[in-house]
Amino acid sequence: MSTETKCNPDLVRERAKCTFDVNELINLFYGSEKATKERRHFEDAVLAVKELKDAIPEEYLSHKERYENGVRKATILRDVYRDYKAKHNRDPPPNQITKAVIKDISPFLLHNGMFVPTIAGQGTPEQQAEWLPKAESMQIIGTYAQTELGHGSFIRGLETIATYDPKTEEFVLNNPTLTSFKWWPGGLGSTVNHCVVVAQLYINGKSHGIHPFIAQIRDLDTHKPLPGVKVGEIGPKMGFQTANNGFLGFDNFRIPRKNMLMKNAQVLKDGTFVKGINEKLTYGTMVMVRVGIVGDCSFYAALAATIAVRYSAVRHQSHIKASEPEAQILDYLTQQHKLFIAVASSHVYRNAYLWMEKMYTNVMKELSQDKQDNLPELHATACCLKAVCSRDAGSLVEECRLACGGHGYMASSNLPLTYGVTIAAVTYEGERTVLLLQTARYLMKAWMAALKGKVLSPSVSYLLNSLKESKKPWQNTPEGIVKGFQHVSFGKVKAAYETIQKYMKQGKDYEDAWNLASVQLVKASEAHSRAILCEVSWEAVCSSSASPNLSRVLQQLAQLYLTYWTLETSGDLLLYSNITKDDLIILRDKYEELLVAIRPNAVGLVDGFDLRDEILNSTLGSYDGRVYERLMEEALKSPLNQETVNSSFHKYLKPMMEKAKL
Ligand SMILES: CCCCC/C=C\C/C=C\C/C=C\CC/C=C/C(=O)SCCNC(=O)CCNC(=O)[C@H](O)C(C)(C)COP(=O)(O)OP(=O)(O)OC[C@H]1O[C@@H](n2cnc3c(N)ncnc32)[C@H](O)[C@@H]1OP(=O)(O)O
Ligand SMILES: Cc1cc2nc3c(=O)[nH]c(=O)nc-3n(C[C@H](O)[C@H](O)[C@H](O)COP(=O)(O)OP(=O)(O)OC[C@H]3O[C@@H](n4cnc5c(N)ncnc54)[C@H](O)[C@@H]3O)c2cc1C
Repeated sequence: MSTETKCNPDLVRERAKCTFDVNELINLFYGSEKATKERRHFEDAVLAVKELKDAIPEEYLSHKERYENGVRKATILRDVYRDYKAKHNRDPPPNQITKAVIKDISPFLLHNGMFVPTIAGQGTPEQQAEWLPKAESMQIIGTYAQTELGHGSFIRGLETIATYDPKTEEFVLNNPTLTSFKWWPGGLGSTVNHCVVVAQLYINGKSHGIHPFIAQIRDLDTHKPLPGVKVGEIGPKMGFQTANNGFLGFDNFRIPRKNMLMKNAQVLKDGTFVKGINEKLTYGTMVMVRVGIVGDCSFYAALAATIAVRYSAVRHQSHIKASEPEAQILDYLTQQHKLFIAVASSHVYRNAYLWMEKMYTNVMKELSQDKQDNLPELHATACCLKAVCSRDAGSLVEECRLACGGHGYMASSNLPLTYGVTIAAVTYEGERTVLLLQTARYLMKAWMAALKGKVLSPSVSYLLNSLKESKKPWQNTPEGIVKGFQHVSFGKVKAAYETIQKYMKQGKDYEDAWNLASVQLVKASEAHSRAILCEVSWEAVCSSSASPNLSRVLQQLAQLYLTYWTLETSGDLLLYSNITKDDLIILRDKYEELLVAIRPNAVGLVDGFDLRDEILNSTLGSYDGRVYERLMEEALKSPLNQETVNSSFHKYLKPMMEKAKL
């Protein structure tokens, strides 16, 4: 981090006011002092590479140049990772330094994030031995090609076909229709030479559902598409410009039998199909990434909050009192209302991610012992937390952008790009509504089990407690609020279930009744997610090892999250819990007191995310607060400012003006 010598005086004052040790917060957030040290050390190593610095902002490059620059930097970055591993004999620590280098999305994201994990998770030991060393060392580059033009959500409806030919012991890949073309996979456009292709398996004319296959699609020397492969890039998007998303179609393209990833289901030489223990294990990579996305949401909320809070400390506009100088905009309670929830939410998502990661690791361990009991709970929880956190994080980033006024609209604030990237997660890896409906299936089953008095999995056991406790009076404490959210979820689950029953009694079949109740089902899943987020984050804060000074502030943040959502969803609480109007008025006052209490620590709290200027990549959010200087410096980099008179003056403006004189 920069020193304080050249710092904006407002930020210096803000930092002097902080009531806790920022380094303690950093170490707590990232796990330990050692983890902080290692992460910073690695970031230093990356930032020391001169070739990774951009000469001009990426926004001035063409689509093609931007991609090429992204690939260039991704390969250099990959060398830094490799060298670190060789020197330290372990992977670099978790970090977000790619954001300082690639800025948008790396063309290797899908290689590292899904191609390699799918081989590791879906391949037999022999398949792992064949492909993992090559993929991990980047001798081959891959992606995860599942979504098609016609189908993304409903993957059983995918149309890419893999037909087994027992004579040659090969699969023949075909994309028989336009809608069957793969569409979206990152890196597919012009980067990768391999992919995991998810296709419908046919043996002797019989369908056996979707399975993952490894296909080499480009020549390793020339990078030309292999015969029978049609591949290209899908064009500009709202964000993800350097992710290199692509399309792909096969025409009688043959791959050997061993290229079907066979950890779960298998196809024997003679064409015998051997079912796996659970066909949904084929969806395993998606579950892993959904868990990771909850962690990403914490990062994006932290990034936007850091930019907007620092900017709001530096920016002065209007007066609170006519007799006093113009106020820092951070002193307006409305500004605090916009920003502090982003700071609090980042902590909530972080704790939820760590909790989910534990659940994921446990279930993977159990699956390795052929125990599947907890897989449905993992799937249901990953679906709803990914859905709710990504949408909330997108809204928080946008609120931070709006809170920066006009300057938040500048690309150089990095908030527009951050919004584009954050909001993409609402759709990718499972569209929000679709995932919430998956959780709703689980909730309906849990509800039926609760009615029968059965023991429920930990994440839904509150349904049983709520059945017993629904008459207890409301308590205006954090624990009471957590219970309140559980009552809301309980009430919505029950109402959705009863709505389905009502339609069925009217003669509808279950599927139609489900569709008619689906708005309620989605809301039940959202309420379930909120209950989990509140419970997990409050428990994490209560059990944290923080010093009293830090603990006080972390509790304020967690309470802010609880009261914010109580007030946002007060209608639900009035419907489904025993909260009263008077309780809500007390909580409204409490919320405002929390904003005021957090205010002196606002800059300290965002410093506690420890995001370097290079990662923030923002004129508004840098550590030293030189906002106006940076805005001007960045504006001067515009190619339009590299010449006094642009040629369009002579070509168009002058002729127009002269014509106007005639
Ligand atoms: C921890 C470290 C993390 C590191 C990673 C971190 C960061 C990310 C890194 C990289 C990635 C970043 C960006 C990625 C870019 C984007 C990539 C993509 O988008 S890839 C494509 C993703 N596509 C989807 O997500 C498709 C969504 N659709 C589905 O998943 C399925 O179609 C759906 C909706 C689940 C339905 O499947 P279907 O087979 O039709 O099932 P049913 O609805 O009939 O349900 C049947 C039962 O199966 C259960 N089920 C479904 N899925 C699972 C699962 N994954 N696991 C376990 N069980 C599952 C379901 O609950 C039903 O059970 P019941 O019958 O109710 O008992
Ligand atoms: C930035 C980005 C990167 C991506 N990267 C990859 C990648 O690397 N590899 C890959 O394979 N894919 C990738 N995808 C594709 C992504 O996984 C799909 O877009 C996503 O799963 C949603 O599917 P869809 O586009 O078919 O949406 P649709 O399912 O068509 O959704 C459209 C609407 O229909 C509704 N809907 C659909 N089904 C139902 C239902 N059963 N009940 C109620 N409503 C429903 C949805 O709620 C939504 O409102 C990427 C997408 C994006 C945006």
